[in-house]
Amino acid sequence: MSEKKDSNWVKKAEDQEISNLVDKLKLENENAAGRKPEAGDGKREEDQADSASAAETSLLMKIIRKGLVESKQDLEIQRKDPNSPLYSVKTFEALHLKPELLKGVYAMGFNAPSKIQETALPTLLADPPQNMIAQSQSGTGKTAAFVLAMLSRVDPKKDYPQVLCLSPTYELAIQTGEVAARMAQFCPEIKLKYAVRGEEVGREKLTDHIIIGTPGKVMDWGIKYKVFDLKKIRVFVLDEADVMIATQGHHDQCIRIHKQLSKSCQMMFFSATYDKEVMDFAQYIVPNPIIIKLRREQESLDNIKQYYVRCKDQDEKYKAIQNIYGGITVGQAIIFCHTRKTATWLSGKMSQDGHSVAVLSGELTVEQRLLVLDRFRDGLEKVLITTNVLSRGIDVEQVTIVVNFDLPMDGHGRADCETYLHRIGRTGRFGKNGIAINLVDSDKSMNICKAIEKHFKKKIELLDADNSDEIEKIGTE
Ligand SMILES: Nc1ncnc2c1ncn2[C@@H]1O[C@H](COP(=O)(O)OP(=O)(O)OP(=O)(O)O)[C@@H](O)[C@H]1O
Repeated sequence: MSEKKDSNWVKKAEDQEISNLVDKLKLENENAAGRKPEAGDGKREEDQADSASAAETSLLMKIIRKGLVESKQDLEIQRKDPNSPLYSVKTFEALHLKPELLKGVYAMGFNAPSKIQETALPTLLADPPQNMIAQSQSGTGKTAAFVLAMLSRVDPKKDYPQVLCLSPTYELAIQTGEVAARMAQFCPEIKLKYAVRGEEVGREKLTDHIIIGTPGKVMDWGIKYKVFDLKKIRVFVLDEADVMIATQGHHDQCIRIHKQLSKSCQMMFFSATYDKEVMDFAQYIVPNPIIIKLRREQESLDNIKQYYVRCKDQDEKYKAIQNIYGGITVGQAIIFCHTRKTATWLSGKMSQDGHSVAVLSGELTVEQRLLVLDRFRDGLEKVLITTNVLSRGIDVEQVTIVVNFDLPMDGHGRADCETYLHRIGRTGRFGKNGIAINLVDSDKSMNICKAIEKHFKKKIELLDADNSDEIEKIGTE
């Protein structure tokens, strides 16, 4: 996995992409200029709406240069493989989206819908609206699926909140809002409001169409201050639905909000994981849902190679990280620790060794957390050391390695398989290759590793971190 090889390849894909797009835009502009739409000629009207101005062209070019479409060729190959979660046969056009939204989707560099988008969207957009509980692996495009559905359901002529999306963390709410803003870049009339810590409201009723927030703040605004009417919400999205249902605090707040919704409100629950009780409960509170569910062995992704390294103690774990860094080119890495104390210790050691490291843990303020994340996204730090706060949903596509410095455990010291899957899913985004490395330093952590392996029915290979040949091999596989 050499950075150089990657960047050459990206460059080639980029050049091809730019030239294809330019050809397409030229053709569209010529077509649009050469004829007037005739009444009733819906297709031509659509062509016109789709044709891009010079400013739009430059915007699209910028997006492409930023590398958002860098792995298209690879993705196209994967899409032809019916076993890939990205397999898709339909087009975004086939979803009959509003032309402005379709334009937004293409401007984001999305060529074709992923499997979850292709399967979920026709149902989510259909009339009468249907409820859905959906599961799809990490990084397969769930956010884009529900955001497209949210945007499609907004009626901008009505100036009150109609769509509500709940996320478990501040960072995730902001990330979802940013996806919505980019997708709706050609729909300036749609207004979005974040209901997260730091955002305040007055006494006036909100006039925004979409609210994306964390449960506590949404409860304050919707139930305590009544600045919007939960009864008027037409679409309710629960992102990371399993953790929202299973975690005590979130559960109570989500249920209180959910209870206020009208009977006709469309409900969309999304996550990469649902254990049985959570799925049962979800089905209990969502009336007549369409359910998209994965089999256990489908839950973990083949494009993320999983390894474990046997270590004696914390110092040996650190040595393993050093050896991995010495042996392969790491794009960006996320390292998960059980406690803030370990995270701080590890960050000190890595900084001393010259790595650019950031720590993100619950003790930071939300603004500080967002800043750390933004810097990491911009590549200013190559390593992000964190606790479970960041295990879910965060999308940084250049992360090539996830290290579990400590394996995830539940409150009883047992393997936390759901958290494991979400953590390793921070790499291998949308079909890219990723590596997950588990550092095992006791019989207890070995048992956790084995339990995870058994749960997902997917091999976690032993890696000898002292053997440079072995390490080099994982980087090229
Ligand atoms: N149709 C598409 N074509 C190309 N890229 C896409 C498409 N849909 C989504 N993506 C990209 O794939 C990446 C992962 O998508 P997203 O964050 O929606 O995954 P997710 O399933 O919500 O993951 P998680 O379970 O970790 O929350 C994002 O960078 C997104 O921009």
